[in-house]
Amino acid sequence: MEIVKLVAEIKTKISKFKSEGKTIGFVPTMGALHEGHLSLTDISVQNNDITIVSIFVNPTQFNNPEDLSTYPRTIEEDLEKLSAFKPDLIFIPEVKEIYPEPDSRIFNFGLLDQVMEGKNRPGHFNGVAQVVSRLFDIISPDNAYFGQKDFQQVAVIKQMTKDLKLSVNIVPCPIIREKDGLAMSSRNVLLSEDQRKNACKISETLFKARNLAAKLSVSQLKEWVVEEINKNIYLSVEYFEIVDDTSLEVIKDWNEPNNKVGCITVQVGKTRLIDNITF
Ligand SMILES: Nc1ncnc2c1ncn2[C@@H]1O[C@H](COP(=O)(O)OP(=O)(O)OP(=O)(O)O)[C@@H](O)[C@H]1O
Ligand SMILES: CC(C)(CO)[C@@H](O)C(=O)[O-]
Ligand code: BAL
Repeated sequence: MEIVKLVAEIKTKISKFKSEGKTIGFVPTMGALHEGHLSLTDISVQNNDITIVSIFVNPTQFNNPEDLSTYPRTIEEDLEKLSAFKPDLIFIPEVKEIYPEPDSRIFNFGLLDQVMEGKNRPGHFNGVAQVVSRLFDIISPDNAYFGQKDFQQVAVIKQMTKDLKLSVNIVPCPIIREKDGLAMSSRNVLLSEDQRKNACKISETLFKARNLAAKLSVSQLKEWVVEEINKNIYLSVEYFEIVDDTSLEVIKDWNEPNNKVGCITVQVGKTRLIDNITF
């Protein structure tokens, strides 16, 4: 496992791998690694000749400066955790390596960027698309691995890949959860002990909602989820939407023939947590 900080250096290494006909798997992260990130790394290592993990806290995707300044950074522990999975290269660039000039590109993702996280974090997905397209350009991966926890992000990145006619295969990977059901997230370490204890109510409610779907209409179920979570004094629902898993159009009736996913964001003190469940 080798650490690379410079774009020019990683490009040289990648050219060599490509000339040897090796397949490249890529796992982009913002660090503060947990078992969710490690599962993506593991899947990449199993399915590619070479695995590259990037650790880069991308400033352009943070719409809230306090969120950027408090984002956890644990690089030594991250490297220790990664070493057990034997990825080949860890790419840890400085901001000026990725953005030698400011990126002024504006992507148009239509509805994909106008609902849920897109609506509540203006500019967030544009920043994600800026950094992921730059990383794809540097790394030219055959396969890139993304967690389903960030469900909307996967939809946006698939669309970006299509729009830019990139040949990378986007591989969505299952949500890894803590023992009590809470979706793993780098931001979980920002929770107080009480907030952490109560945060499992989010996934608990989503799992119950899946069972209630046969008995309640879509709008009744949405109301139930919001009320149930908001009963807990530590939790405040920002939105809960049930959407088509590809177009992200809001579902009004269970009889609609699409694959449905319920996406939620909950404010826990100052920390926003996201989760989702398929119906
Ligand atoms: N619990 C999880 N299970 C599976 N994949 C995950 C999980 N958490 C994060 N990932 C994935 O890891 C990749 C890197 O995510 P990132 O570094 O933003 O971590 P994060 O835990 O999602 O952070 P945060 O939730 O604080 O934004 C993304 O593709 C993300 O979807
Ligand atoms: C894909 C990503 C690494 C881009 O900064 C980030 O949005 C994330 O960690 O999900
Ligand atoms: N995991 C998505 C990155 C972010 O919250 O900015």
